[in-house]
Amino acid sequence: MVVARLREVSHTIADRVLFDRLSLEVAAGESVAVMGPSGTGKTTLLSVLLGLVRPESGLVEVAGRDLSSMGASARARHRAGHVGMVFQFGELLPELSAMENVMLAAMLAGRRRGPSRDDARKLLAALGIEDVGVPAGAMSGGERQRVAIARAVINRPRLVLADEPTGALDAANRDHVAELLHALPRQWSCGVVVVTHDEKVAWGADRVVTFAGGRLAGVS
Ligand SMILES: Nc1ncnc2c1ncn2[C@@H]1O[C@H](COP(=O)(O)OP(=O)(O)OP(=O)(O)O)[C@@H](O)[C@H]1O
Repeated sequence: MVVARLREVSHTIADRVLFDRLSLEVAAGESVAVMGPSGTGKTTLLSVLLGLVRPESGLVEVAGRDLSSMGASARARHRAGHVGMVFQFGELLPELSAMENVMLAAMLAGRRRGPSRDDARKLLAALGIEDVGVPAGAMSGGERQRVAIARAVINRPRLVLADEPTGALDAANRDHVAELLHALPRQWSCGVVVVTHDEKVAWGADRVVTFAGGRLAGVS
């Protein structure tokens, strides 16, 4: 089952052709690493999949819905329910605990507090976060990224996106976080797209694609 489909997507930013009939399909159960030089459009690609950037032309389908046919609030609801996102620095709310950060994502997706709390606790424990009451701001970079992964999957998304998720970590934490991300498709039957400059992170993915002339080409 395809969970994200970009077909013939073209987009120009500030007179620069960023995407030129770019196509990509991501299936449930696979992780895809996106690589390419700085400024080629990797983060913009994630913004398109999030429904935050509307490309000039082409089809963008996420979790079975054509994003171009949806208004902003419908896209936001769809995103909250079906897409999880992991950023470079965790981007958690620092005053909130690990548990509260994860719960917030569940509440924003309209889920009930009780069952979400149980889910969040199990998920955090599985990711090695036992003390769920610690404020995110007091956690290490590696711990924050593991909480960010829990937050990204709490609503059982079809698609998880990660933008340089290991860019701020040391080698041991990088390897651990990359392993956890690449394991998500098997655990949750979702698709994962990881933007990374780090070949070691990319190698763990099922597939690597790289930007070339506004399109994505497979790397073997
Ligand atoms: N809102 C915007 N307004 C103007 N230019 C933008 C905007 N968003 C992105 N760009 C430009 O589009 C290009 C692609 O940006 P993007 O962040 O997607 O690249 P990237 O491949 O993720 O780069 P990096 O690897 O450095 O993070 C860059 O030249 C950037 O300056």
